[in-house]
Amino acid sequence: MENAGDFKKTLDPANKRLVRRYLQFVKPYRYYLLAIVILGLLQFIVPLTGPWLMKIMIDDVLGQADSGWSLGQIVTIFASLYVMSVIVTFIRNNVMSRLGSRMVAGIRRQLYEHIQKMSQRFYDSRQVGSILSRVINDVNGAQNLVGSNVINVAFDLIMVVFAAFFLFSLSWKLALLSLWILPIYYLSFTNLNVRIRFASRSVNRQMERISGVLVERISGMKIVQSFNREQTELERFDKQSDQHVNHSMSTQILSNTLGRISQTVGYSGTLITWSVGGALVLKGELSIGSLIAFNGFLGQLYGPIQRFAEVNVTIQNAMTNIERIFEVLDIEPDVKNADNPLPLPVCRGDIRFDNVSFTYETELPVSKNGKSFDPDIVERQKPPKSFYWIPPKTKPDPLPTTTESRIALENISFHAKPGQVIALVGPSGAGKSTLINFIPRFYDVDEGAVYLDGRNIKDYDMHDLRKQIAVVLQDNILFSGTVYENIAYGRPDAPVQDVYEAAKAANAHEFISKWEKGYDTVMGERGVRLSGGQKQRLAIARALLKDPRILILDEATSALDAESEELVTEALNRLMKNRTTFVIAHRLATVVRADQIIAMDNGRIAETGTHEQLLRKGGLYKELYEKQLKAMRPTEIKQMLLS
Ligand SMILES: Nc1ncnc2c1ncn2[C@@H]1O[C@H](COP(=O)(O)OP(=O)(O)OP(=O)(O)O)[C@@H](O)[C@H]1O
Repeated sequence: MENAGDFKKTLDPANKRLVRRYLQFVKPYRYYLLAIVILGLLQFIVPLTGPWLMKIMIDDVLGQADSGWSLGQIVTIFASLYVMSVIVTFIRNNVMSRLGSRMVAGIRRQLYEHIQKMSQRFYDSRQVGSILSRVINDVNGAQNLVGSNVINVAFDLIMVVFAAFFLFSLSWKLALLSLWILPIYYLSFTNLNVRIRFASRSVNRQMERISGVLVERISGMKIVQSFNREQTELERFDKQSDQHVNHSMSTQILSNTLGRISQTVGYSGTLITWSVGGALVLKGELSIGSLIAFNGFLGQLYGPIQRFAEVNVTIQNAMTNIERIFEVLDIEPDVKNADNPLPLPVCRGDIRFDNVSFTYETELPVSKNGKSFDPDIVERQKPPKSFYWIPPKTKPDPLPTTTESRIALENISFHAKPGQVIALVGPSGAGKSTLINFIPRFYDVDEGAVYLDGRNIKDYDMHDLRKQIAVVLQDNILFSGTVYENIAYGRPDAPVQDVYEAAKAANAHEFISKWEKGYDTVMGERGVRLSGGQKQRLAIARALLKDPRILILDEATSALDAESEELVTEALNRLMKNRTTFVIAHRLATVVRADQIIAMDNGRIAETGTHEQLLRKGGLYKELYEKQLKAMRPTEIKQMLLS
């Protein structure tokens, strides 16, 4: 996730700007915020009036000066204020929770929407867990910025101003004496804060690595178990967790240091107040009530400062989370609609590749200073060793990466006419799967162009284009949900009869009907409870229901037994009828009957033609054909010739 490329695209994440962008998420809920502010102001009444009431009680009521106040009146005012405070706090906390939850849901939605727009390039260089970490962990962290403690910081600041005003109005000399140590706190804050932010970035980056490995290993648990690698995996996890603990401890120690500095500053202020203020009382220059009120306001000045020091780590963490959310939101999808995309209600399915070349570019993390690199671990990011008089603006330090390029296709040109079957053959790694990726625009070509019905494929509205295409892959992903929902995934509002017809044509209806719950049978994650052949046929039914003009098939045969293969083949043949079909062909029967065979080798087209033409040529295709023929059983050859 932490590619230099991503960071390059990051807008200036200086704090002010970050907060401003963050406020855009809060904007739809501004009335909640207004309610929080109004209720917060009401909450102020108790701490602001408390010390004054205390002064009246001590100097006037208990000191028996004749001021007209009775003990009963003072206690009643106190009681009313307390009741109001409890009710207001209850309502305010609820509004604040609602604001936080709503906003987080909004950010998460925006992030998910953005990730859905990304091309395969984005997914190539990222682990699923690492993407999840942004959508789950970072969004959760960002919620803390509207959490009660943090919103209260703003109110605390107002409180500090009021408290300072009252302190100076009670005794400006004492106020100056008690507050002169505040700059020490300020400078500790500016210098420790930047370090907390850096450490916090490392915490989140390490969590992303943990999440990446964890999701990968949990999905591949069968492999972990079958190779007895549980202990090794646990050790890797421990190593990652230990590093996470180290980074977290750094933030905690720094934050704790700031907290204790603010505590010491607060204690010093109180000590000065009692010693100097006490002397003033003894000299008769200050009343006891004023000293107590002064001390009360001093508490209300240092209290927020201390609270801020404690909550600061949460703020810094949340800011880092927000930085990381914007890093993803700022990545422009590289495959997107043209400015004025052409609608494509129907197409003929005429596809032409013109001199297409493509290179995979993968960004890989590397070590700094050529040190040996451990991909599981994020090294601590340290700020420059400087002294800061004002809080510095910092950007996340990009982790070093290197770009690995691999040329996958070079100068590919061919023409597929509407309704033709194009078989792609060639050795492993020749570029067959890469080639078909450009038709639904999973990637865009680097050089050359792909034309559909005579227009560059990039000119069409992507949504319309993808409506015309169905993809059936070897390892078809079915989502959790019912069998019916899976077949109707591309057309959820299709008439029930159409769904059944698609299943029948895909040779799936029979086995579905045998199940107790039929089409309402719920499938597990990735359809794990289905056999390879059943999954394949459901995927074919899903494609058939879509009724696409263009079909992309990666034939699966290896995992199927003879009976399933026959059923799948039959279903595929029905699916291919009257559509332009690109098939990565593994079965000779498909290849032999294809209208055009493209034999690929090492990213280039070695030869094209029909079966007979290519056999006559005696090149790569003939070699592949003979190799496959030799590997076939006589019964298979017979079946192929008959089909
Ligand atoms: N996402 C990717 N990132 C980087 N390189 C890739 C990626 N996908 C494929 N490649 C590389 O591109 C080349 C072509 O791969 P491709 O999957 O298109 O081959 P193929 O002919 O479909 O192979 P097979 O028949 O084994 O599936 C290979 O060298 C492969 O390593």
